[in-house]
Amino acid sequence: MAEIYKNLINGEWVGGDGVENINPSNISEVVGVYARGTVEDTKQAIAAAKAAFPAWSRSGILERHAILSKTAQEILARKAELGELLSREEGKTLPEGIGEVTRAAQIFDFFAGEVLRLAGEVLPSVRPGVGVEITREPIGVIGIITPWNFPIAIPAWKMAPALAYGNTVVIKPADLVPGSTWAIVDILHRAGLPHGVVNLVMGKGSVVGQTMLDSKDVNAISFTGSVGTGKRVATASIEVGRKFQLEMGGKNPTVVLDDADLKVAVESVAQSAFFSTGQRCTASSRVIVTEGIHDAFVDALCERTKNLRVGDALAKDTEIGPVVDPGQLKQDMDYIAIGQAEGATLRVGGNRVNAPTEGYFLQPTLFTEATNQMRISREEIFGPVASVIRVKNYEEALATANDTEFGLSAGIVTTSLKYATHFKRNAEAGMVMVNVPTAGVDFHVPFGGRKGSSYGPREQGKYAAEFFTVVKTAYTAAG
Ligand SMILES: NC(=O)C1=CN([C@@H]2O[C@H](COP(=O)(O)OP(=O)(O)OC[C@H]3O[C@@H](n4cnc5c(N)ncnc54)[C@H](OP(=O)(O)O)[C@@H]3O)[C@@H](O)[C@H]2O)C=CC1
Ligand SMILES: O=C(O)CCC(=O)C(=O)O
Repeated sequence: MAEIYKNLINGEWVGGDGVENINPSNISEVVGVYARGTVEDTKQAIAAAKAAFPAWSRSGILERHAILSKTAQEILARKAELGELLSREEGKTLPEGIGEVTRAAQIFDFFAGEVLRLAGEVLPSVRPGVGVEITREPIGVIGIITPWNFPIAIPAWKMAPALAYGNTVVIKPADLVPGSTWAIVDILHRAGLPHGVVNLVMGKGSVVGQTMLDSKDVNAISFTGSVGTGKRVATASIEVGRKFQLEMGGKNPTVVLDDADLKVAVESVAQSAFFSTGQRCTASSRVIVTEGIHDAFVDALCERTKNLRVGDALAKDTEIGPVVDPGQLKQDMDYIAIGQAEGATLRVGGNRVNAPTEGYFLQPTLFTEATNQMRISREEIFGPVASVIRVKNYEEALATANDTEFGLSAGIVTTSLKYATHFKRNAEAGMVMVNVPTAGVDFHVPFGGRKGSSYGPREQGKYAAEFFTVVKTAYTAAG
């Protein structure tokens, strides 16, 4: 019987039955067997986090700094091993996996620093002799629910600020990819976190996640995933009056203008649309191209797309790894069929790829002559599928880019300062990219979107304090 990676509840590794974590590049390979938490496990984890909160919230900043810093160092030192684990469980290429692990280390390092930069404000009151202090305090127990597509970076960018600001945590990673989160929780535990400060409950959203949503003792929930589950988190949280933060889908546009550098445009779109197998909420799946450059751009992008090497995530020359699982593969294939039925032209891809091992490999797929009204232009596909929409000029491009219910990231490729500046001001998105891909963000600056993509304060960088703390205003009469 294989070793079972257990749940961490109140500082103890617990759990009996496990579920196999399967490699999407080779479905006969089991990455590991991970415990599946129950309702009771989740309740115990929440109770442990609640009990640990008073002491942790008052712990010294040097203790918190040291634990987060030690965690960052170990993650970085093990980036090759953890990157391989990530690529085996999720299907990102090895450089992408190692890059994501490095990002997780940088995030812990950043928030180790933030612990030492905690500050408030002191103001005079309108009443003479009275002083006003404004401070930030931790909230309590934070429930963290994460998706499968960034198995280490997203847990890191939610856990690190939660802990830095003095909260305790119950984390539930996606059932599909528990391994990377297990690894960082193990590192945090060994770095010296007191019992109960971080609790890991792996398992199903409908069981573990739902128990977190239903609990009055979870004081805030930070969620990334689908729009449907995000709405559940919102409804349940309003019911119990808790704070919540949602990062959900995207339908991110990249505008390519006549004056664009063709090479920059092709590389930027290929990366945004297809790298990480298109499984990023920041991926660009709508490419909006003005008439003058349209044909040359499409020809060059088709060439680049055809030549992308799809294969085993760990193989040296692979550029695009497999789709994460059969459910996501079906969703991608269904949208490819929908695009064809809607009348878009399938220029590249559209089929599964045969490989030496059995995995969920899909050709990067490009539609042209799409319209912004088609379902492939309106709904998040979450795979290596993009479509090109032809427009007359910049004004039509901007209007098309903004004509979506989402608003996470938006890109433009242009050499015009005038259009770049106008786009930065007028794109209805939380993040705007000029001559760089829409996906692949920095770890030290705010992350988040507008409209249907996000709800609540931004994640990451010092802006994370907005969600993970609560503001207190104290008045003191000098006496
Ligand atoms: N914005 C983003 O970064 C992401 C967007 N998506 C979008 O969502 C689609 C579906 O992906 P999927 O993984 O199913 O997304 P989900 O929203 O279902 O999953 C995200 C997380 O929520 C959990 N969850 C599911 N149901 C509940 C519930 N009732 N209560 C609490 N937590 C719950 C999941 O658990 P479980 O382990 O059971 O899945 C997982 O941990 C994708 O095709 C894509 O379009 C997906 C991932 C990331
Ligand atoms: O593009 C990135 O770097 C981050 C994307 C992301 O967070 C997501 O897809 O959920």
